[in-house]
Amino acid sequence: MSSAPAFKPFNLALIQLGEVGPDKDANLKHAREMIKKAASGNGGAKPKPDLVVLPECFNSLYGHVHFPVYAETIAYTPGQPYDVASSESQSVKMLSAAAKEEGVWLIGGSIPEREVGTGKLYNTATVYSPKGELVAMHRKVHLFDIDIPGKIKFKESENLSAGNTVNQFDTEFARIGLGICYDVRFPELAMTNARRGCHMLIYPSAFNTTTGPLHWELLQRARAVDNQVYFAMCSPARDLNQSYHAWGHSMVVDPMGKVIAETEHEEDIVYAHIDPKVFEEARAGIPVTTQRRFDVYPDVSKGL
Ligand SMILES: NC(=O)CCC(=O)C(=O)O
Repeated sequence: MSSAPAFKPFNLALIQLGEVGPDKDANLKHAREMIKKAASGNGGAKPKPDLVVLPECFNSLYGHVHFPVYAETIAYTPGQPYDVASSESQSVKMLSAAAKEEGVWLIGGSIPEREVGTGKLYNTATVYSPKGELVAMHRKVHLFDIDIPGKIKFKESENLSAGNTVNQFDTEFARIGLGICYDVRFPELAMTNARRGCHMLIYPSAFNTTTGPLHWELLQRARAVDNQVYFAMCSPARDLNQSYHAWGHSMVVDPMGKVIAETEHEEDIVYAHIDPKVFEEARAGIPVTTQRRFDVYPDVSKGL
């Protein structure tokens, strides 16, 4: 893997998107408007962000029965140039145009994706440069299959396949690692991206209202502290008219584990300034990155 770019200060905006309903065109239109609003720093009230993020499943209802209905074909091969103009995905076209027109890096949340050839479905995040190029993709590696009796039962694996790669991308200000929601529960994924030189890990997400109050903040602060990286998760707003109730609380955590930005559960945009000094001071003051004992336990991030 090439060496990471120098970590420079940058501004981040997480769009806690509301109004996600059954009409995909309406969802895309609203997401486009919110990208514009975020990229303008709420019309100049906040510094213009360098990187804007949408939540998990931003163009469709969230639930295994919906994935086949909303799935789009992307046909992206990592490392190969991608011709957005000939893409079959209307979401990719919108996101690419939005990144270019607003002049921002954009993590386009995630969408249900149908793989060419196999027809397999994935929960997939795509990333765009300010030129509108599709530069990275992450297929959710750990599918959200849980059953908490009387509370929540969810089985993404009914319709989705799991991704099998660890993904990150480079900007002119940082190397950013990707995950999607339930991926946060697996420290190995975050650890692998951190060992690959990521300065920040960002997960489009949609936690639920049972586990959210207990685990949403805890897991992000844990992943931030054990890897000494910035960590952010971007949720949809809560909509009690839909079957899935998102926890909301989109959040940014610094490498010391401090929550530096957060919102409640309504539609909102969370802004944060990402300062490399905090990252450098955390690593200098608590030097775990140089104190690991791979003579005692294996380095699980090796070999990928
Ligand atoms: N969309 C998801 O992966 C939800 C994960 C979640 O709520 C959890 O508790 O984990």
